[in-house]
Amino acid sequence: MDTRRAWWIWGIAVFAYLVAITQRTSFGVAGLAATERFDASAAALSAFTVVQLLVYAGLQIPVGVLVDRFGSRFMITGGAVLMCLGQAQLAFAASVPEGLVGRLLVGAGDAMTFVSVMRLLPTWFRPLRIPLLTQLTGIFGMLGQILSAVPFVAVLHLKGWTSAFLSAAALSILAAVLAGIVIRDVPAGVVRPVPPTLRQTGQSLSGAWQQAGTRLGLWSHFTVQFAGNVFVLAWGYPFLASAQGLDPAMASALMTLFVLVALVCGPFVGTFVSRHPMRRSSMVLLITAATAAVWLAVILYPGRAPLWLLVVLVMVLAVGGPGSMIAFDFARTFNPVSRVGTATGIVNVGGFVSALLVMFGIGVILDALKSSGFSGGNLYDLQAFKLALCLQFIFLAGGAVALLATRRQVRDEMAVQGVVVQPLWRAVLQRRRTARVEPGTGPHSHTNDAGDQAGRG
Ligand SMILES: NCCCC[C@H](N)C(=O)NCC(=O)O
Repeated sequence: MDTRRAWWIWGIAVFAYLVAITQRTSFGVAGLAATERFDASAAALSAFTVVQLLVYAGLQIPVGVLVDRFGSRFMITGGAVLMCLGQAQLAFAASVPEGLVGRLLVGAGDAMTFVSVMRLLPTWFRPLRIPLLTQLTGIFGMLGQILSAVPFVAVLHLKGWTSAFLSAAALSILAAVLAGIVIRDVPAGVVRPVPPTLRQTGQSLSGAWQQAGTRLGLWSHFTVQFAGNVFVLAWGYPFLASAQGLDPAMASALMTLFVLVALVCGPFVGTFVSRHPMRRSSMVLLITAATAAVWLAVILYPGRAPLWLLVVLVMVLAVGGPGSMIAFDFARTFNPVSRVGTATGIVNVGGFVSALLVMFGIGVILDALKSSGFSGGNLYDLQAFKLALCLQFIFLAGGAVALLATRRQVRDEMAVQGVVVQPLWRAVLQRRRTARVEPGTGPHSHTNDAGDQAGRG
């Protein structure tokens, strides 16, 4: 474990994930060119994103099951091949249906990548390292967005549609070749487990689902990931530039700030999870509460919000990205290694389903408010936008309630195993009392660490 080979394998797997994110985000930055090429309406264009995300979310559980059966090498290589075919199809597509087939293939290949990368971690690294590596995987993956925003857009403008999408396809060939050559599912000398039968696969799926820790991961991902996704992938820019009236350069700067904050926060969240594994769900709830509070402040602010408040909004939303990676830590630590892929797939459905529903719901509400006359003919009217964004509170509150209920189940199961979980406030009080009674031994004393450990989940 933690050998030089492990680092190479992780490096190439992360490269394949980065390339997957480049492919995922490449269509979004080619919106104007796509409108011209396909002579498509806004609705037809949004179908490309919806198809891709639906395929991605729908394949998470099958992919989780398949990665436990066939291993990460096969899945990451296969995913890269599918994305290459999808981008090549899009490069030559001349109509919306032809283009949709390309995006469908990209969504399928993308779906195979992240879960398979996560599946490698418990095999190749020591448990204490994994929370930080999970965060770093997310961070390096995000850089794929920069590849589509800068070099891909440059090729698109200089050489045109076909060359740009063929270049993207070529990147996936590179990822497939490297993954095939470098990635190994198990260390040398370790015998690969016999592939499970169909019946055993079914048992593993139901076992992963019945494990309350997996569902705690699912609800954590559902609750904490969508607000950032909705902001970055759909409504953030129009909200800032149109409804809040920011200069387009300032709106773009805030979107860049989002990426920077997510990059900087990842290692802190990873280190927190390594040091306080018993306080992961409290961290998720804290980020959820902060998200709700900052949106409430922006929405209740009379008229347009001041710039400082929008900066705070963007920073809080950005923390949701690293926060959502905590969910995969639940999948890993509450399941045996043989079904970590399946459990990770289940968890990963959460955030993408909530993001899709909220993105779509906000669009429907904005349309309805416009056609009812509420927006005064302006789709991005400030009051209408504020009303539509309130949909997020339903998902934040519903997710938090489900998360608390699942955490209760996890803690009850742990109590049966003799681990009594203390609420956070009681652990903090106990730590303070101990610090007062034994000055100098306080925050670092064993008693306090034990008190902290008593709150797993
Ligand atoms: N540093 C932010 C990364 C967020 C990643 C996100 N939580 C996630 O679920 N990713 C899955 C994927 O396929 O990208």
